[in-house]
Amino acid sequence: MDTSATFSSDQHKHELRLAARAARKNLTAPVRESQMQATSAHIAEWLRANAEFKAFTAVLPYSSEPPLLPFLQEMHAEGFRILVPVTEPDRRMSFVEWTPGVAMERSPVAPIDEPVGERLDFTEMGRVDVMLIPAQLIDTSGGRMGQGGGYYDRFLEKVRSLPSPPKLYAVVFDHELVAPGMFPVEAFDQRVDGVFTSAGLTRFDR
Ligand SMILES: Nc1nc2c(c(=O)[nH]1)N(C=O)[C@@H](CNc1ccc(C(=O)N[C@@H](CCC(=O)O)C(=O)O)cc1)CN2
Ligand SMILES: Nc1ncnc2c1ncn2[C@@H]1O[C@H](COP(=O)(O)OP(=O)(O)OP(=O)(O)O)[C@@H](O)[C@H]1O
Repeated sequence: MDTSATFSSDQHKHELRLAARAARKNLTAPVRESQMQATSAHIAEWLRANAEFKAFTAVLPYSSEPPLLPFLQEMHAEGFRILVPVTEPDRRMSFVEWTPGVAMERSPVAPIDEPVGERLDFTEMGRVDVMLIPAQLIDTSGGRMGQGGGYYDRFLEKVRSLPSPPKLYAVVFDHELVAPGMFPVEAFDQRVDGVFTSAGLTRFDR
């Protein structure tokens, strides 16, 4: 087996991830806030119009991730059920219901506080309207570059096997929606169905 291609792709992706992280950190606070206020309004509008289960997944932002906590609080107040990931061994994850007051515990593998509660597997995704998926970059064919752990790739593979999977929509800053070819998309990479930015929802043909 020729492993050199794999290595160079890994190396390339590592460098792209560092660059994407640096670009995120360089956004000023007003830009971060105003983009995510606009983005949040689009997601909220989509949920109010389309949610059958009134349930969705999201992430609790850490570091320079999109600041969506006010949005999550607002949706919770409107009666939406919100599930967030909890890291499990072997780069797997399950989901736990998040409420504003829930007890939190630091993940053993990531600098992320996660809610304590019943751990739900991928079958629970049959009862959510949309998974809001974190990403560093999304291309306009739905390719996704995440944090590099493969957590979402593993999970989404199973979610897609459900009889009626939820919508899979990423949430990124505006400059993180890029043309195809800007980062490598591999066989195991799960594409998303669309992406929310401050411009609204962009859906990808599949
Ligand atoms: N908010 C949020 N929660 C999430 C994700 C995410 O992208 N965002 N994940 C999406 O998959 C999963 C966890 N992702 C992880 C992210 C970072 C590391 C980690 O090891 N971080 C170290 C080292 C980073 C590095 O090696 O470059 C660190 O940040 O110090 C582990 C898991 C589930 N929960
Ligand atoms: N379905 C899968 N089963 C087993 N391993 C997988 C699967 N999907 C991805 N991987 C492995 O996970 C590693 C990381 O994948 P990738 O670089 O695409 O992560 P990512 O999507 O950016 O990360 P994340 O989903 O955690 O944000 C890869 O080396 C890949 O081999």
